[in-house]
Amino acid sequence: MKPEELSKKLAGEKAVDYIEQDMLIGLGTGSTVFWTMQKLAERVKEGLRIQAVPTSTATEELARKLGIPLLTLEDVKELDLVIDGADEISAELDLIKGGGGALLREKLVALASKKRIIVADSGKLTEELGGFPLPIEIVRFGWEQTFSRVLQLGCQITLREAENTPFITDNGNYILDCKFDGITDPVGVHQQLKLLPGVIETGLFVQLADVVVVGFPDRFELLER
Ligand SMILES: O=C[C@H](O)[C@H](O)[C@H](O)COP(=O)(O)O
Repeated sequence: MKPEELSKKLAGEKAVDYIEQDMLIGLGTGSTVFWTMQKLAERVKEGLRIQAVPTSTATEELARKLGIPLLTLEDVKELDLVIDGADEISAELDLIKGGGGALLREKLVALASKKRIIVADSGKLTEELGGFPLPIEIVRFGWEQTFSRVLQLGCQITLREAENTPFITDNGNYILDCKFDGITDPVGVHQQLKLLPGVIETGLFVQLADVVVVGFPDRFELLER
């Protein structure tokens, strides 16, 4: 296994230690949470009782395959914890998420959770957010108008594509990947974007991580807020 994958595996698996009997949990999306789910499925087979809200259809499908019991966000008032990945993590533990296009459901699940645990390889740590283009979810109707409005905030934008056609999220929307010249004020950037008609949600997760499990090829470190 490559060092980056080993790091993801270590971080992803470690986070399962936070899950206790009868918890209601959120399951994030991506290649690091993949490892969380593998380990969690082992624990479920050994007798751990949990129910999980998936943050994407991809996670839902994997959970079904692995035999992890599912429920929907509409079925619960609150989740005990969520385990999710990230594309960038600042020193303040603010995040950029949405590399896999799941940011809207991920944010809704994060906000419904009492504790938020992020799993990531050490390559995701950064001094300042913005090296990774910020994903924002927009409505398809009139998307070029929204594109132009976002452009005026001073970023370079790419409409995300998959196999040469626009990528469509689980919610039926488009994603704009917005490259800013560093994001020093994540709250300000998030608020400016949210004011624009057509923008549904941004991949900026500010103060939404309680613990970050950082994986290295041979160890993990815990960062806490
Ligand atoms: O939309 C996708 C999510 O925000 C992922 O959690 C994020 O992209 C990190 O994924 P990975 O663990 O594959 O790097």
